[in-house]
Amino acid sequence: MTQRPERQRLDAIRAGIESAGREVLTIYRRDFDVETKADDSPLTEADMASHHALVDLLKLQTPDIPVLSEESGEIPYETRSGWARYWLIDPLDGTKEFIKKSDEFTLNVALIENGVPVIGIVHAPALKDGGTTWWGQMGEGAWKQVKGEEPQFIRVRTLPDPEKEPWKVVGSRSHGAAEFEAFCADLPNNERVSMGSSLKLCLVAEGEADLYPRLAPTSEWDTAAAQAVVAAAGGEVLNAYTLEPLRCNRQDSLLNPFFIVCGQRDERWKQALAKALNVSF
Ligand SMILES: Nc1ncnc2c1ncn2[C@@H]1O[C@H](COP(=O)(O)O)[C@@H](OP(=O)(O)O)[C@H]1O
Ligand SMILES: [Mg+2]
Repeated sequence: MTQRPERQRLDAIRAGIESAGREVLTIYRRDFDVETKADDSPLTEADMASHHALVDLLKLQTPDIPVLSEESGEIPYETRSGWARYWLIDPLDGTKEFIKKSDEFTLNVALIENGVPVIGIVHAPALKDGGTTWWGQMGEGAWKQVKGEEPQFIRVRTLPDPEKEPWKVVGSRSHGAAEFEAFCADLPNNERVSMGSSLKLCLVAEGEADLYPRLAPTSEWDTAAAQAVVAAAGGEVLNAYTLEPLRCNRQDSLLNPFFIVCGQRDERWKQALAKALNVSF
């Protein structure tokens, strides 16, 4: 089996992702065409530029590790199921935010081992003049770096006493709003924040949010990189029906189940989730 890439190589991969982010930003700051994909979702030239840059980067740095990208076209489960280790990428997550120019879009690269995201890098090129990057590795920890500053070690926060401080719950700007509101209505005192893309998971990883319930569809590439960051920061990304951690590459479909991202499990949000989904734990 191939080796997990070492520290220096991971640093080079992170630098390469940030360089792909600069390409994306150049397109973001000028006019670009928007196409509609077969599944009705938008596609811009930035999605494809990032896809090519990231695939070339990973092929160069780790030629033996296969790469699966949102934009690479289907790779049959028959082939994928033989991969003990592979890169999973979403070249541009939050394409709708990119088109709306909200700055809340990300480049996402995850290393998956036997279905588990063990390394994740999430780069948001338009945030904070020059971009922000989050990364994490299982057993090592998680970091956030604003361009030009030192990396900061990040951890999830402990759920506060809602009598004293509201829970912070983060939701999508573009998907699943009604389900999100219904879930929040059943929680104790809480404050809601909207955010595009995988940045929602990064907010939980750095302790800026307590929960991210995703009661709407996503695919494995949308979540894998940020799931590795959340896990390395001490949190969890759980199947909303079973409370098992999300896993990748287990079947033909690459759709995720509905999920919840949390710093820690708590009976109070479990009750709200059970009611929202009409399940029992
Ligand atoms: N019906 C659907 N099926 C699968 N994924 C969906 C979907 N609707 C939205 N998504 C996913 O949700 C992501 C955006 O989430 P959010 O609204 O939280 O920013 C999209 O990422 P892309 O922008 O990479 O296409 C897309 O993959
Ligand atoms: Mg996506």
